[in-house]
Order: sequence, then structure tokens, then C-alpha cells
Amino acid sequence: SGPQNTQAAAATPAVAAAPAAAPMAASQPAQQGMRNVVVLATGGTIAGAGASAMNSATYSAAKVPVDKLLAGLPELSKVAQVRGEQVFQIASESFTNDNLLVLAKRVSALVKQADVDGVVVTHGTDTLAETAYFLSLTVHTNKPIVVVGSMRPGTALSADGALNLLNAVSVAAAKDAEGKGVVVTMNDEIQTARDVNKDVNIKTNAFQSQWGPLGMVVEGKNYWFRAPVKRHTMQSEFNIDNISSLPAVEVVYSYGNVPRTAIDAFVGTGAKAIVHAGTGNGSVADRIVPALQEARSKGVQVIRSARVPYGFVLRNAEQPDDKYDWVVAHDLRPEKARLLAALALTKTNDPKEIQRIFWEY
Ligand SMILES: NC(=O)CC[C@H](N)C(=O)O
Repeated sequence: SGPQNTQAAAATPAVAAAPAAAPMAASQPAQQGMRNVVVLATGGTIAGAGASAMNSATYSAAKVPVDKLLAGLPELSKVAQVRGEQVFQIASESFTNDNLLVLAKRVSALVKQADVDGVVVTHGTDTLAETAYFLSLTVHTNKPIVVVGSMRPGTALSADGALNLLNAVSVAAAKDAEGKGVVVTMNDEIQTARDVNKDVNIKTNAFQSQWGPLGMVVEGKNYWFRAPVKRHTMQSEFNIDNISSLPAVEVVYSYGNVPRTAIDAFVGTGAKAIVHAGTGNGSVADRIVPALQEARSKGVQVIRSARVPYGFVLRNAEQPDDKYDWVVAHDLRPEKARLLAALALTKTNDPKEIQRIFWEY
């Protein structure tokens, strides 16, 4: 009787225990009254493929088209009516400002549609947090926007992409996710775009926020514990519909014996702002201070951030920011400070106003 039971269980997974009156999604593409979610695919490991199931780290990213990703996950039909669009098929370390603009404009157009309740963006994990933050700063909507990736390709043992994607669609389809801004669903956690970063490579707990996740998503339900307080989406003063290019903002990294070469080079190529990824509290080497002062005297904004992952940079601690007319990046990582500085520069060239923006977003 053992094999028979196994067969019966396989034919009707989980459904057998449900009340007979409730028709399950397995027999139909999606249930009536389900919320509509659009999945915008951009590439990354979540669309990756390896030579064998052993390949968890050696594989090609950005291979599997979105329709195949969705077709491979029939459970999606239990949480939403889902359709996919292939926006790009790239590894996220190769994302450009143009990619960001194209993607954000597409998200903005979709959330204006009455037949779209939420949007999911699949993305390589390397710059996923940057894109998520950019969307949270520029797309005006209350509808959920969820950015998701995976650490292992779908071909690998213990691949994490399928559950991450199911969780992303669950959040994007949920009324309780409205107004919470752009979020990232990795490793069952719901993280706010502003605070989350890829802090770990190789491992599936890659995405962390020093201020903690907003909640968790488990078996298609969201469990919220906090909400973001910084300005985002509907409360943002930036709107992707009015932005057609981003000013050049570059990052220079600090370390012992660092020369001023990179700063001078970026000023030479016309950078409008330089984000200094400083040591410790955002400290600046004595031979670098004059280089940044010269940059500032030429009209280039100086944003003082830290290469340290946690904590934050205080104004006028380590360096006299008021005297030098510099801006501090608060707790934003240098790469996220780059995006906020670029958006700020579309509105103002006043460092006091840019600093106000850095406190508020
Ligand atoms: N886990 C990943 O998605 C990394 C793959 C690739 N480097 C990317 O960011 O697209």
C-alpha cells in the first residue's frame, strides 16, 4: 500500500487536505479576483544556468528568459495573475545609468495602469540594492515594487531563486505591501530598498540591513514588523517621468597610502560630484584634503561617505564639512550615495540643499 499512497499524494499535492468546495489553482491558470503582477526581468543569477547541479558558484548569469522562469514556477498561479517582460538580459555589475533610467521609466508606466497591482523586478544581486534604491527614489506610486535575485542559479542544488521569486510575487500582490516603498525579498526576508545591501557573497543570506528587515514572507503571507521612515516613492521629490539623464557622480575609495590621482582624473573627466569612500568615520587622508578642496573650488560637490559597512558619517566630525562646503552621506553606502547625489544634482547645486536631501532620503 506504500507505493499507492505515494502516487495518490503526488497526484494531488496539498489539495487533498483542502475543503472539496475550494477549487485549487492547479486546474486553472489563476483564480478569479487575483491581483495582477508584472515581472520585469533584467538578468542575473536568478536567470542563470550552470553545467551541472554541483555548480552553485560557477555558471553563466542572465541566460534563462522570463517566460521560462515563470513557466518553471507553477506555484505562482496560487498567489497572483502573473505576466513577464524581458527588459534586459545582463549581469548586474554591467548595469549603467541608462539601464536604470529605462527600467525605472518602465516600472513607472506599469504602475500607472489600472490592471497592474504590483511589479517585481528580477535582477543580478551585485547591484540589486542600488537599483532598488533608485526605484524607491524615483517611481511615484503606492503599489508594491519588489526587487529580487538569487545567489544560486536555478540549475543548482538548493537553488534559492524559485522561492525568492514566489516570495517577491506574494509581496507584490499584497494589499498590505502598499505604501511600504520598494522592497527586496531574499532569504524569506522583506527588506527596505534604502537600507539593504549585498553584504555577503557566495552564501544565501547575502542581503542585510544594519537597521533590520521590515518583515518576513512565509508561504505566501507577509509578516510586517516595521515600516521605513525615510522619504520614498509617493513622498519623493524626484520623479523618473521628468528625468532623462543623470549627472556624472563618481566614487573614490580610500586606503593607506592612497594617492590623489583618481580624484584629479574624475574632476578632469567632468564629474559633477565625487563621493569619497573614506576610512572609519569617513576620514580623509591629509594629502587628499587639498585635492577635494580643489575639486570643490571648481564647483564639484564633495560627498563624504565611509567604506565601513555599518554606522554612519556625522557632519563636522573628522573633517570641517561646514567650512569646506562638503556634504556627508549619512548611513548610505558610497554606491547608493552616488545615486542620491546624482538625483539631487538634477534639482540643485547648493550643498546645503544636497545635505538636506541626504538627511531626508
Ligand atoms: N548572484 C548574482 O546574481 C550575481 C550574478 C552577477 N554577478 C549579477 O550581479 O548579475
